Amino acid sequence: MANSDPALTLRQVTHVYVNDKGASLAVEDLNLTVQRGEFVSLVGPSGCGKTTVLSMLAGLFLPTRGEVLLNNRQVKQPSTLVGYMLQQDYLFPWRTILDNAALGLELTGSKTRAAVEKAADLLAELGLPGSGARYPHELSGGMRQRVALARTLATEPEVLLLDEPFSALDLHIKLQLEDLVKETLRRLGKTALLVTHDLSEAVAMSDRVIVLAANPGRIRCELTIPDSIRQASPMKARQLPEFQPLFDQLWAELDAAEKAGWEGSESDEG
Ligand SMILES: Nc1ncnc2c1ncn2[C@@H]1O[C@H](COP(=O)(O)OP(=O)(O)OP(=O)(O)O)[C@@H](O)[C@H]1O
Repeated sequence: MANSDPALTLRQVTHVYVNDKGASLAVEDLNLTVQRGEFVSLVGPSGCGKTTVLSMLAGLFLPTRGEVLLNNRQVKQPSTLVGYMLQQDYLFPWRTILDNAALGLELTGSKTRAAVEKAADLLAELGLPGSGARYPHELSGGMRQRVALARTLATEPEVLLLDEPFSALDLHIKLQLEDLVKETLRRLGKTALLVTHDLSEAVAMSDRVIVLAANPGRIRCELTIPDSIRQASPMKARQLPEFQPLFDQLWAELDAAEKAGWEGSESDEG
């Protein structure tokens, strides 16, 4: 049955970047399945291929070898089924908040009156009621990221690719936004893949955390988050007794992944 298909699949994915300086093996033999409605985080040392993975899932380029699948179909180009949220909000300063939130609708040719009303409803649901006529410079960083989230959700993607969307925010705002994003994506039944350097964010938000190692990028291990943490808001999850041991385990894996990466790069040089 089509509905039981995984949302995302990486099957023996290898990617080599080729440019005028030569070829560089970014990721090798990655296998990953993300079920519909699942929230999965990718963590790993710098250069382990997190952005490369998101870019292939977004259809920006094809893997050199292997398959990248969305709903069991090969990803060959960007699709409205996939939404992207980045560290920077990329709001246009000359457009109102509502026009920014409706930008994706405009670009995909689906800016109907009903769709724009839905974008306004989304802004209200995300804590920005009545702000549609304001401009980005009138909003705080956290509010601007809420607009970016509304813009991403307005086109009704099935899958959200979240590339460090909270990393530029102050801690307090970041925690509030983590709560909002986890609750909203769960309520809407979205599938999410989050790239983050913040291990506590990965544990607090995810159903599973995948640890990558570098040189070349590969999957080192995966951590399944227990129900008690999954069902709590990220802020409350951090206070549960089972949180710290998971954080410590992830820290140790990342430490080992970094050391393994150094060994990989030394053997490349040798
Ligand atoms: N356009 C490119 N051309 C050549 N090599 C690239 C290119 N983009 C990335 N790489 C290389 O591919 C590897 C994976 O890079 P990628 O940006 O995916 O890692 P990352 O895990 O997202 O890193 P970071 O955490 O620092 O953002 C790195 O070795 C990087 O130098």
